[in-house]
Amino acid sequence: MQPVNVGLLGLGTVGSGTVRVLARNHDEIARRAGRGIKITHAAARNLNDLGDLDLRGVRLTEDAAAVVNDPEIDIVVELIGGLSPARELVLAAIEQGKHVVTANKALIALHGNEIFAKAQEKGVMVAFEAAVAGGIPIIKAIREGLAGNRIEWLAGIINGTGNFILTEMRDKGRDFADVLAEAQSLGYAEADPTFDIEGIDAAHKLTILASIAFGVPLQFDKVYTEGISAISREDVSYANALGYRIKHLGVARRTPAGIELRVHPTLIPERRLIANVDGVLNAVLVWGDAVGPTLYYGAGAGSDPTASAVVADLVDVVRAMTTDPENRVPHLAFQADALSDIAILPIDEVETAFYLRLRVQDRTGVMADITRILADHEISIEAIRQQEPDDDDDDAADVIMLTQRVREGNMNQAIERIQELTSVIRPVTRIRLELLKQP
Ligand SMILES: NC(=O)C1=CN([C@@H]2O[C@H](COP(=O)(O)OP(=O)(O)OC[C@H]3O[C@@H](n4cnc5c(N)ncnc54)[C@H](O)[C@@H]3O)[C@@H](O)[C@H]2O)C=CC1
Ligand SMILES: N[C@@H](CC=O)C(=O)O
Ligand code: NA
Repeated sequence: MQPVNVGLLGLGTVGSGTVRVLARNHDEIARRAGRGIKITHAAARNLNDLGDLDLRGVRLTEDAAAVVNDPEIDIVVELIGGLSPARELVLAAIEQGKHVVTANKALIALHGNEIFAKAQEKGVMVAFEAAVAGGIPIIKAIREGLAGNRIEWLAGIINGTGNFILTEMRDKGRDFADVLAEAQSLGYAEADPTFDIEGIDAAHKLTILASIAFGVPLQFDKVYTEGISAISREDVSYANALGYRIKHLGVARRTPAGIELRVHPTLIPERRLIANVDGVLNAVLVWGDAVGPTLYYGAGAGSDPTASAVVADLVDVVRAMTTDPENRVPHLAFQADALSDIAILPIDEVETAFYLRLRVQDRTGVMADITRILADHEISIEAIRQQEPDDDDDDAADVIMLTQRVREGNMNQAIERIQELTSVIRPVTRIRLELLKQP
């Protein structure tokens, strides 16, 4: 049988990995797919800067649209990133009846509803395993492996760059900027690294995970998003002393009132497996009503690991290209006409436990004032500690508190009042805390 012709858009970190993995494992891949998979055309902006990448037999161009429009191409692999021209190129490929594989989570999170509707109309597949947690086959696991479950919640470390930065800062005391530069040179970071640092990339991925877990449309604008830029060394060390690790988590949870969708730094008990996922590794914990907790772990970014997911999608697409479109796995796991309109909860309505750090004047009565305010807002204290501040301020103390679960709106009101106390001399630091143990 003739090989399937692939047009590759982008020859950067993921594109070059895809070329290498397809070449290295060509025979095994063909035995799995039932046909060879051949990159016949590729587009990139940097054709003079492709190093030693072996592109013999590949027609190269700087014009991505020419690849999409070439009648020889059966599958378009979009590894350019960003929204434009990626969206236009993907829609043009679909319009021409070509299947698409992409690693572009921003594109899927923001334009996936439009893209999948068009793909369904044209009877083509759009595969996006590499878009979430790099090489971990998390899309396949949730969409197919857990299809018998009602998924109650999931929580994941889903940005490799951010986890790499937090790990290096904690273990080696390295500077934020220095570790970020290394993550960029290793090809982990997004073209705009604020996407990694400010939680936007994780929010893109959480949008996709929530959609396939709960059968809701993609709703990126409803994700509450906080990044890692405000995490301080003091908080990391106080959290460690209390038996917790600070990780940047994406959390999606069903509640009777609606769905929680949030990404933010989170204290997790250090005994949890996911608390010990370090470096560029990602992990996603998914709780299904039948299966209970399941954990998926592996490289969340990088050239070959991400290419592993791109190539797996290519194999899936090749296997299913000749099947009736109605019988394929739905893009968002649930049939397109069976998506639900459950509300996404505003962050004020979300309940979590909290870690609080307060810099206070070291005098009697201060603690009584603070605990009274917390009690007024129905906030129960789980643990409390007083620490000498690192900066040798003799008249001040750091008070660290862990609270029980409370509505975020109550916590906001309490913090506002606490900050009005003259004895509280710096803004209160608050980090959410998740035990990650119950449905
Ligand atoms: N780097 C990683 O570890 C991961 C990246 N991704 C996603 O994969 C996609 C690609 O990321 P990287 O490979 O890291 O990016 P990159 O910046 O290393 O490569 C982008 C490639 O696209 C080409 N390009 C840019 N604009 C173009 C245009 N208009 N026409 C033709 N070619 C164009 C560039 O010349 C380059 O070859 C992004 O959507 C990213 O979010 C997903 C998972 C992991
Ligand atoms: N920039 C992303 C790349 C993979 O999705 C990350 O660091 O996780
Ligand atoms: Na993946």
